[in-house]
Amino acid sequence: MIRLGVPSKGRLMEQTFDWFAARGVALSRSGSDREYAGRVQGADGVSLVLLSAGEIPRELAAGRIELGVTGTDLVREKLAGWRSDVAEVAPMGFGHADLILAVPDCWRDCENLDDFAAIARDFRAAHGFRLRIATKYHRLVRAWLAGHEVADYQLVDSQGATEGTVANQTAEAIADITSSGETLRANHLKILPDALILASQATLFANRAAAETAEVRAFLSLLAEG
Ligand SMILES: Nc1ncnc2c1ncn2[C@@H]1O[C@H](COP(=O)(O)OP(=O)(O)OP(=O)(O)O)[C@@H](O)[C@H]1O
Ligand SMILES: O=P(O)(O)OC[C@H]1O[C@H](OP(=O)(O)OP(=O)(O)O)[C@H](O)[C@@H]1O
Repeated sequence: MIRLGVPSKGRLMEQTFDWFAARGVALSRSGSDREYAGRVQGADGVSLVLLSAGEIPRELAAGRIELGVTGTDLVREKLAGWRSDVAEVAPMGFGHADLILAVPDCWRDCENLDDFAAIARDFRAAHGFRLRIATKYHRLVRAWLAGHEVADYQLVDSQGATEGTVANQTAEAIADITSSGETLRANHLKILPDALILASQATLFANRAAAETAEVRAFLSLLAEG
């Protein structure tokens, strides 16, 4: 049996259902809206597992699901060695979101990453602590800033409403995903144009070992023909 992990709610779930339907496989939630059980029609030997998008990377890596749909951002953030754990089967063309670095609108002298690095360098001397960046993407942000030689900062964990941390004075800058940009604008933040950390989209992933099995290959060919 192939276990296919799909986000359990919202637009990501609906667009995933549409993507499979366009390839001849009907996924649906069974029971009530609150029951996390599902059905698969149009393919044999596949069961639907409804999961939080954030848990799908871990379940794929552990081999508890053979296939899973989630954002590339979540796979890269949650799995240190994601390339050895999972295979990227197909980008799905929705769930586009950019992981970016943003600072207050009113920082007129901060227009790019070089300005940001200079501000971060001076910040500690002026304030007695390192400039704080609020994010839930710790691994991706650390790696990207290290690669761009920005070192004078600290990460502050924020698991939601990250754009509010600057007004709340728990951070000076944020690193979060954005799609329409509305949340940033509403919170008086601006993107540093040369600080795109990752362009993410919803993607079909396979557990690395399972990707090579006849069962999974047959299902993926069925989708490709669909
Ligand atoms: N505003 C957005 N526009 C497009 N994609 C988004 C947006 N917000 C989040 N995403 C993408 O959707 C995926 C799921 O995001 P997130 O972790 O917020 O899901 P969630 O459903 O809130 O998770 P959970 O079930 O754990 O609460 C991520 O890959 C993310 O990049
Ligand atoms: O650019 P926009 O279109 O405004 O979208 C960006 C927002 O969407 C996500 O939040 P989500 O709704 O997933 O809630 P969260 O705060 O719990 O992450 C993200 O964290 C931003 O806050």
